[in-house]
Amino acid sequence: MPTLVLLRHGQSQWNLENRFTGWVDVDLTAEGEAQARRGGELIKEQGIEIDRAFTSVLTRAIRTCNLALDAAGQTYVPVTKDWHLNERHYGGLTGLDKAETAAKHGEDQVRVWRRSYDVPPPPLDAGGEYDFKADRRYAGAELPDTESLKTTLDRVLPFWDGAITPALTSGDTVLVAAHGNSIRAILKLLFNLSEEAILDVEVPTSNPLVIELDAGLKPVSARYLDASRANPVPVLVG
Ligand SMILES: O=C(O)[C@@H](CO)OP(=O)(O)O
Repeated sequence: MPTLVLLRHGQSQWNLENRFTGWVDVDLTAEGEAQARRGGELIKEQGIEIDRAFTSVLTRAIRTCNLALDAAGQTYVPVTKDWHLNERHYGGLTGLDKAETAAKHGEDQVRVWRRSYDVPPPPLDAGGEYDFKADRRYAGAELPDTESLKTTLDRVLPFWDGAITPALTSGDTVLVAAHGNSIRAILKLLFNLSEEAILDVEVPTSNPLVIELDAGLKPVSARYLDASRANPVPVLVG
């Protein structure tokens, strides 16, 4: 049975500082590293054998992937890194303090920017500190200057279809170590969630979400391995 393990990266420095992060390449905190190792230990305790891993090109997800595989005793697993699994691009909010932004624009507006399906934050100013166009990891890519969850899903989808689906279809157990919103995009797709339902889906840091799939890649079960930090798992619609 194809199995997908979704793993959000451990706590990052800007998770801790409560700043809009998106594509900024902040590292894990010591707590985030410990969370990543714990995620791997849980994978090991459950006897889950990963065949292929996929992660973004952002340090916090790559290191979470590596730390988790190490702790699971599966350092040798092949890992593919691709920017299509990056966090949602936070546009002009990138780097701002979330609480200060809520005080300035109101809690409701910030919730719309953070959790609505198709309302993107204001675009990033070109040429500023957080313009990633000159970053060689994105060479040749058509880069967004902001993303909603919908446009995040639009760019995750070709990678999902082109790289992850074939691995799952061949029966592999696949680890995807990614980000809160790239994982929410995958959950919306897999569980056929409505735009309203996805609003309330929060993915805890480094808590492996194990999803067993049928041959058509429809979820048949889903559970977080750390039950003490588990959020409600999505329920398949239709
Ligand atoms: O800042 C970010 O990039 C994301 C993930 O940490 O935050 P949120 O989606 O919770 O606003």
